[in-house]
Amino acid sequence: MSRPSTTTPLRIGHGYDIHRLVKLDGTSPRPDAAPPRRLVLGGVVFESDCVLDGHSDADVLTHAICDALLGAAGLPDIGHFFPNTDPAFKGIDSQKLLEKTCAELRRRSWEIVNIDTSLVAEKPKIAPALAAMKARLAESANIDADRIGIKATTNEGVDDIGRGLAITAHAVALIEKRQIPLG
Ligand SMILES: Nc1ccn([C@@H]2O[C@H](COP(=O)(O)O)[C@@H](O)[C@H]2O)c(=O)n1
Ligand SMILES: C[C@@]1(CO)OP(=O)(O)OP(=O)(O)OC[C@H]1O
Repeated sequence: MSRPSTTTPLRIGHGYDIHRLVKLDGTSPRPDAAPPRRLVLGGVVFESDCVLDGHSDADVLTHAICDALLGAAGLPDIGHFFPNTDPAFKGIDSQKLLEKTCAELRRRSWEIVNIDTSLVAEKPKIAPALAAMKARLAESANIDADRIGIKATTNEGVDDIGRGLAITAHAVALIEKRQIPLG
């Protein structure tokens, strides 16, 4: 039996995602995947000879954020809302998925307190694009950019991430239930 909460209704969520890096001239390992075009992380396009493979634009960072938000709200994951078998999401800009995710939370009176993330990538170099990524994600989530954290690290050459075969992203999100004023 659930008991009534007397404290501020805060919820934390965690998200994780991984996408393969493929050469721009390479074939995709997924037959259903959209033709790779550009490397997108946090809604920002990076100059690279590799792209991330996926059904959408494969923006691994934005997907991890969506899952953290959905998890915090006790909702099913990104694949439930945007199935990778649905042609409607083929090649889609993941900022649209983040906008839709935030709309799902708003409909349930959840507001974002903050989001923090880590990208694990041998390349590209993320640091020069951090401000642009935060601004783009903040715009999609309709929050101030200072509520979003992004860190990047290499995997020091260890395992397939370290060999540059994939990029992973981790995210946590804190959300708060909007209070309805009494009277
Ligand atoms: N893809 C990346 C990876 C790292 N950085 C920045 O470099 C710093 C050092 O990385 P280590 O893996 O050696 O810890 C890291 O703190 C980031 O600022 C990056 O920009 N892009
Ligand atoms: C983003 C979605 C959209 O169909 O597809 P992918 O780009 O393949 O990404 P993934 O994180 O593997 O799965 C989640 C899907 O919702």
